[in-house]
Amino acid sequence: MNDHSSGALLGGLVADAHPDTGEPEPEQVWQEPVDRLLAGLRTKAAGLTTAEVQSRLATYGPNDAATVKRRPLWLQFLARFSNPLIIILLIASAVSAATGDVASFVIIFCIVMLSIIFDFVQEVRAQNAVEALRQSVAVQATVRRDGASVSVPIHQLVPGDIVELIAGDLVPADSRLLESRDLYVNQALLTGEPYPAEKRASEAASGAEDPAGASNAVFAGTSVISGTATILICRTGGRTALGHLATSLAEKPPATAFTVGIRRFGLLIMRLTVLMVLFVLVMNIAFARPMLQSLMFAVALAVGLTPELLPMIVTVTLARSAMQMARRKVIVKRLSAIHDLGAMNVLCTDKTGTLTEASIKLVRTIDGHGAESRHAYTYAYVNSQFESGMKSPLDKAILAAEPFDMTAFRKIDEAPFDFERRRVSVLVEHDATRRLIVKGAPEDLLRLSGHYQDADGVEKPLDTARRAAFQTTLDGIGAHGFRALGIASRVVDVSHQTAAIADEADLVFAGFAIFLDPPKTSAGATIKAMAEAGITVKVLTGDNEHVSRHVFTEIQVPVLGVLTGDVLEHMTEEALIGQLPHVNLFCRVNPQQKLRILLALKRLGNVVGFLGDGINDAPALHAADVGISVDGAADVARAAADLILLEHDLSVVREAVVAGRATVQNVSKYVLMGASSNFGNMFSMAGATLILPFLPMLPMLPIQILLNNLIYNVSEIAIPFDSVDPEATVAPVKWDIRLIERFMLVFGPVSSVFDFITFYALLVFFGAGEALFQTGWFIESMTTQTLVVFCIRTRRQFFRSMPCRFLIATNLGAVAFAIVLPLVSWGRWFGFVTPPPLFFVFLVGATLAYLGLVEVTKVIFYRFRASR
Ligand SMILES: Nc1ncnc2c1ncn2[C@@H]1O[C@H](COP(=O)(O)OP(=O)(O)OP(=O)(O)O)[C@@H](O)[C@H]1O
Ligand SMILES: [Mg+2]
Repeated sequence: MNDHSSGALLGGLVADAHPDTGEPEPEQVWQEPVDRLLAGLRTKAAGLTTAEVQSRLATYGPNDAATVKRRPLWLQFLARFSNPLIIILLIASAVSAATGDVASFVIIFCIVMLSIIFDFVQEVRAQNAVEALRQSVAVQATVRRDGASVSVPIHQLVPGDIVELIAGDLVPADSRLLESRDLYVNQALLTGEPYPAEKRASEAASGAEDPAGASNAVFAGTSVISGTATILICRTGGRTALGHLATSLAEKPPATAFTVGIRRFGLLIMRLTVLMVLFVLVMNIAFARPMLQSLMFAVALAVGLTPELLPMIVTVTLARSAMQMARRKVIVKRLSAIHDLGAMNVLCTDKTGTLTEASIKLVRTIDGHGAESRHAYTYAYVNSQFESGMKSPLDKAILAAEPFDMTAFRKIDEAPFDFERRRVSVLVEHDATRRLIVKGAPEDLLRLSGHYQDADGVEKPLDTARRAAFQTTLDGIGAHGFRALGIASRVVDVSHQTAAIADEADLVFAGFAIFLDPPKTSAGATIKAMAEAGITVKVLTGDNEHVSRHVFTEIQVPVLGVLTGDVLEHMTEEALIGQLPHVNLFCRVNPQQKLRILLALKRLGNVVGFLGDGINDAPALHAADVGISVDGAADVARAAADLILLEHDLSVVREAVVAGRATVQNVSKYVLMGASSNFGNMFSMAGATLILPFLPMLPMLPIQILLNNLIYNVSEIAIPFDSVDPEATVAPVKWDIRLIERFMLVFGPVSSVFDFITFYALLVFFGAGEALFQTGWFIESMTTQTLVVFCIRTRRQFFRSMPCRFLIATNLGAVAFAIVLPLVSWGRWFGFVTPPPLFFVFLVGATLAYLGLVEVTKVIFYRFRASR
């Protein structure tokens, strides 16, 4: 048999059997002829079938450059056993089982498993819930599958998919252009270049060395500024050019102050624990206690002292908060953004849709003198209709105003809109003449015009007097609260094929299109409410000063200071930073300037939020501490944001801020609890160890310590659900490690004092032997450790702030359990004995005294802090 011919015959089948050979090399994306690329990826213009997509997804994985793949659940579960404390504990208990004490092995094993499972389940559930929310706002792409155009989340795209792009879309993966029309993309993420780059479908690109230079290909992480395209997806996920960047730059969002604070706190406690445990171990050995028992004791102690629940509490609290926000129409994409939201003290926002209703209407089209102009309307309509960019609300308003027959007009080319020029030109042919029609920021069009057309279409020179008159007309429009676009045109030679930006000169001014964008009456009240909540609102708009000022007047917010893009352009960084506190309105700012203002605000030490929905807002959204966008926004804006509002309104942001602050406060409660009780316990253990030579026993058995820890943890799972005092959310909440350290140094010893009193009482009054001593301390430490949450959770007197019922239940439950266990028969398994009745009288007295002392200390502590 001839191997050669059968191989050729079976070529297709063989290729199918090895689906992973299809993805082209990076340079092939732009160098290979289209037919070869299509063949190599075994796809066609009609796209892939669902079955092909499934098998490719399995081969190439999801199209997700940045996110780290989540490990399978069972691995995540096993990872929890890598904790050295757990390992030592399990080994130590196994050794003790080997020496005959099987009961304690079983009990320790159960306790360890219980707390691991419990922690694991909580965290996985929280993560899943948050992931579902994120998916609900995932960016979608229009892709050809099974011969039809469907919308799928971009992480489900595979090499070989055929995708359609329009302005405002993100380029989902490294792709070759199959068709394109007036396509301009922003490649800033790859090249740092803020200006749009033109791309065109063509056969092999001439000599392009790198992705950014390839004019016939588009790359993940870039976005479409204007035009449309059909693309062939070639390389996805981590194998895109961006994917390489992302892995080297570690796309992970920078740690927030809060995350850093939590980590530092965890480390602090860990260090103290290690010291403590070593000390106890050495002491025990020095006093010639049995090795194994001493080791078990030390390890159990370490487990008890570690705030091992911290990560789970943080995740669960944030996830719960994200679910709550989702019910109030705010989707959280990045969980840690909730901290930033709680700490945010400056919010930058755009104007349209936030301060105005965003239901823009075209009111009139007039010439420079203010007379109704049919010409101007015709030009505006033709321009809006032919413009291939993302139709702005202004375009929509023009097209919705009055139907217009366009059959006589033919589009030749376009110089697309961008936010630096603020205008768009289309080159059209009509009655055998070619004309460039320009529409954009009116003051710029006036500047670019040398002639004007009156309402009858007669052309006249635009002299200085006329220019001034037209400017007065424009100012009048703005002062009455109307927005305006300028319209101008220029006749070009019939051989003229392309519309270039350089052609936008020596224009004939046709007039103004006047729009009404009614202010949102509620916006003023919300801005005031924000100010009362410690958040300064600043407006950053691409619109002009007249219009913006009018909106401020209408919503009754004072303009404190104005800065325009032109002025800003010539300002030094220092001058800008000096001005910032006095300015709350920035006009005619382009995307780069929005970003610059935002970074300057951050440099001043502010935690800055940015709310915006346009392509022009994306850079600032990305750089903000909290990027906020809305559901209908451009894909680039939604992708750059941390939060997505399902309802475009400032008041929604305000509610989310309060929720964010409450969340941070609840995490703080857990940390403060840990700071006081963990530190207190360390103190007590150290003390107990010091008096150990006189004690014929361990202060608590290892099993008892573990049990104590487990019950205590269970009592704390309700903290994420707790209510927060209203006064705790009136101002931005910042993470304050100094407060925590002080808290620890004050409240730790307070709790130890009562431990020592208990030791004394047990030894002297009750003449306790080993079992009674351990039982007594177990009960006392459980009771004080849990109940103190009611003092620590509020800065008010504890009875003036109502905890959530769940928290009351878990804490009282924990206390009841600790008291009942020694009374029932299976308490013996843990080495407990029934204490004498008088002990409970002592317990009640000591607990009340302890809580009272904590309350008094708390009042003094916060008063002292406030007075500084
Ligand atoms: N479709 C369009 N055609 C021509 N010019 C336009 C178009 N859209 C916007 N412009 C010009 O660009 C300027 C800036 O755009 P826009 O007002 O959308 O910026 P922005 O910063 O998003 O404003 P806002 O804060 O109101 O959202 C406009 O004021 C207008 O002069
Ligand atoms: Mg906008």
